Amino acid sequence: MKIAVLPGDGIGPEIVAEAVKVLEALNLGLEMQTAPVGGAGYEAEGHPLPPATLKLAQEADAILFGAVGDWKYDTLDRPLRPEQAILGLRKALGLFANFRPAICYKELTHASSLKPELVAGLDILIIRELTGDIYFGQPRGRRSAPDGHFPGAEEAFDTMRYTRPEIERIAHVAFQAAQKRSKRVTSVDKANVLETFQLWKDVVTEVGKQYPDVALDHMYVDNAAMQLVKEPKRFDVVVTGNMFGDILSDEASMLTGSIGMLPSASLNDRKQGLYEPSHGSAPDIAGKGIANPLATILSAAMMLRFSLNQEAAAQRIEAAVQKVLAKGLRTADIYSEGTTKVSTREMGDAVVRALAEV
Ligand SMILES: NC(=O)c1ccc[n+]([C@@H]2O[C@H](COP(=O)([O-])OP(=O)(O)OC[C@H]3O[C@@H](n4cnc5c(N)ncnc54)[C@H](O)[C@@H]3O)[C@@H](O)[C@H]2O)c1
Ligand SMILES: CC(C)[C@H](C(=O)O)[C@@H](O)C(=O)O
Ligand SMILES: [Mg+2]
Repeated sequence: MKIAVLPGDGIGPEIVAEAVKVLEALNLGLEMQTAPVGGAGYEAEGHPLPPATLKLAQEADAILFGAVGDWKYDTLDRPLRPEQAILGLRKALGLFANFRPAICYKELTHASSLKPELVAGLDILIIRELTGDIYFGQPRGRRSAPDGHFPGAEEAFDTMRYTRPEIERIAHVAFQAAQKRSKRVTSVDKANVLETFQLWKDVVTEVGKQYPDVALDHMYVDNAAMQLVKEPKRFDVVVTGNMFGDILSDEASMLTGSIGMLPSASLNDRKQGLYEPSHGSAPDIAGKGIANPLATILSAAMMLRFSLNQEAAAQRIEAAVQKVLAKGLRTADIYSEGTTKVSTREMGDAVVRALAEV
C-alpha cells in the first residue's frame, strides 16, 4: 500500500512526523514516500504543487497531508500561493466528500471553551462538499465595477455555483453516513437568500426521499453557527457546501477542546483519500514543538479505515489516543490544571507506547 506523505509548511512537518511514527509502529508494511507541497513546494520547485508531488499523490492509495501556508507567501500571485496546493489536490483527485468528525473525548470535556455539560459525549460528523461552491466557481477576478453603488471603482468578484449532480452525490454520502449512525441529517444552507442554496435544499430534499429511514431537517447557516454553540448535541450528521463547511468545522473544533483534535478525510468516488487535520499550518507556533499532533494521528486512523481497509489498526490508533488522554498527557492547546503538559514529540511517543497496551 503506497502512501504519499506531504508535510507542507509551518507545523505540518512536526505533526506529520508523529503520525508517520505511529503508522510505522503498526508494522503494516506501508510504503511511505515524502514530497514537498505548499510553501515548501514553492521553495523547492517554484510551484506549490510541483508536478512530481501531484504524480506521487495520484499514484498513491492514500495521501497523508500536514498543512500549507505562511504569511510570508500572502503577497505572491494567487496561483503560486501555498493554499493552491491543497485546493489543486482536491480538484485534481476529485476529492468531493470531506468528513470532519467533531468528537469530544470525555477527558477533554473541560478543555472546551463551552460548559462541560454542553459538550460531554459530543459526536457529530460534518460532511463538507469540497470541490464546488464559491471556492472553484468561475468567473472570478478583478475589474472596474460595471454598475452598483460605485460604478467604475475597483471591484473583486467570485462566483458561487453548484450543479445538481454535485449536490446529489454529497447528499448520498451524507444519508449513507447517517444510516450507520443515529439516522439524522441536518442540511445547512442559505436558501432564504442564495439561489445556489435553494437548489441545494431542493436536491437534498429529493435525495432524502430515497432514505426514508433517515430524518432530514434544514437549517440556515447563520442559525447553524448559533445552534452549534447553544446546543451542539442536537446535531448528528451535518451536510453543507464548501465554504459554510469550512467555517462551521472550525467552529465545531472548539467543542472538542481544540482545533488540534479535529481530523479529516477527503474522499473521491474511488475511495482514494487525502487525510489531513482540519487546522492550518499555525505559523504562530511553528518550530516550537508545542503543536498538538492528535488531529493528524487521528487522520491517519481515518486513512487506515477509509482507504486501506485496515479497520482494526484504525481502532487501535483511536484507542491509543484515548489511553494517552486518560493518562493525563496534554499538549499546550488542551492543557488544564492537574494534567501533564507534553511536547508534540512526547505526545507522538506516548501514542506509540500506548499502542502496545490496546
Ligand atoms: N488544509 C490546510 O493546509 C490549511 C487549513 C487551514 C489554514 N491553512 C493555512 O494556514 C495558515 C494559518 O492559518 P490560520 O492561522 O488562520 O489557521 P490555523 O488553523 O493554522 O491556526 C489557527 C489557530 O489555531 C492554532 N492551532 C492550529 N493547529 C493547531 C495544533 N495542531 N495545535 C495547537 N494549536 C493549533 C494556531 O496556533 C492558531 O492560533 C494560513 O496560511 C492558512 O491559509 C491551511
Ligand atoms: C487552506 C484552505 C484552502 C482550506 C480551505 O479553506 O478549505 C482550509 O481552511 C481547510 O479547512 O482545509
Ligand atoms: Mg478551514
